[in-house]
Amino acid sequence: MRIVAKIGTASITTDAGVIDTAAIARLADEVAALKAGGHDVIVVSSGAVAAGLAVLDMTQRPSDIQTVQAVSAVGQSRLVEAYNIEFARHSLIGAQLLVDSMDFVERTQYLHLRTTIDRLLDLGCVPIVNENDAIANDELRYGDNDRIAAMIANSVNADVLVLLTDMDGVFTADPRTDSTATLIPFIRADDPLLSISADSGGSGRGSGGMASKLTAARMASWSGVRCVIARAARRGVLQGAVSDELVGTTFAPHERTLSARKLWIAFAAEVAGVVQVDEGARQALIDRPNSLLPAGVVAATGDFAARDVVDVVSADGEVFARGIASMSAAAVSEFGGRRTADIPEGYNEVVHRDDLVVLSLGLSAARR
Ligand SMILES: Nc1ncnc2c1ncn2[C@@H]1O[C@H](COP(=O)(O)OP(=O)(O)O)[C@@H](O)[C@H]1O
Ligand SMILES: N[C@@H](CCC(=O)OP(=O)(O)O)C(=O)O
Repeated sequence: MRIVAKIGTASITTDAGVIDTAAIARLADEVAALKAGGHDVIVVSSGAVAAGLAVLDMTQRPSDIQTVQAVSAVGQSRLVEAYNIEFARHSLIGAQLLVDSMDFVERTQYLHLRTTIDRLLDLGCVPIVNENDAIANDELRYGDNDRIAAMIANSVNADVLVLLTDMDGVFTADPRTDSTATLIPFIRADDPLLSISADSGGSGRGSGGMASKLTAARMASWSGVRCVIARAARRGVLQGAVSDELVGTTFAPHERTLSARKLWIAFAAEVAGVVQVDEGARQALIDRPNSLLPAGVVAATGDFAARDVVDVVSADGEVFARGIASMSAAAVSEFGGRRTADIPEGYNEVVHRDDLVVLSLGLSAARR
């Protein structure tokens, strides 16, 4: 089997915010056991920023993004070094891969990423993936590794995605603030998730909270990948997840799947604006794969640029699709409602059909 195991900052650092080598050692032991059983394992690890803060004697995460990016560069190499030391005890070879969100959208990069991971697995290595925090464009960053892990699971056709955190799984509400919260052992592919209270706050060290894990689990589901959210410190957690034991919260895979590109669009971290369309356009997009043309557009809101992700809403305000805009909000406002013949070249489509996901699949329920 192919397993993608993501470990969050909260589980890989001590309360003092320093890299917890014991946690990495435990994970390495689990990875080694799976490798010995003939499985492929890809680790997605957070912790670069936390590791950098400790080295630089910073007690708090800086508020400006440039410093955070610089700190991540200090921490990333040390993080991977810690993995290499623990993997070496098992004669395993770690391999660092730094990715950003566009790597899942630009086809050439996407194929390179997939091929390199495949080749590393062929060579018997353990890929250790993190977001390329030091370089990633602030506007385009995922900012959380939960989504990145889900995209990796999609791209390598993983059998299971395990999101390792500091809780036993998904509870009905955050157990830190609600003592009556109970663990949810199993979530079906089409459960709406609406009854779960999960926000982006959490341990204070991680960045995504449970909300981003629920999104990642939904992304895995739409990739045909089973997802397990479980406690990193639980003994045998990866083996349990592989054997389909209930070691935390298990999300069933969906029968229908989306391509990596459409998955990224549907669950994009940032939605920059809204394009409202008339009923004829809504019907055309729902009926079959069509591009959204200016003729059907009623209004554009939000200051989005070409290549930003936008929600597409019907006349009554329902979000029914999401896509990458081919032109800016200003251009959509200028050309919206006009027929193709009256529009200058290059402005014929507001969203190309390859860049459009119709959300009547129930995806909207999984929004952040
Ligand atoms: N419904 C919920 N069930 C479990 N944990 C939740 C829930 N809602 C919020 N949380 C919080 O999410 C935190 C885990 O997210 P985070 O701190 O980002 O960890 P990680 O570093 O593992 O990504 C938990 O510590 C918990 O406080
Ligand atoms: N890429 C960042 C971590 C971002 C992130 O997703 O954190 P977390 O929510 O703890 O998994 C880092 O290495 O510090």
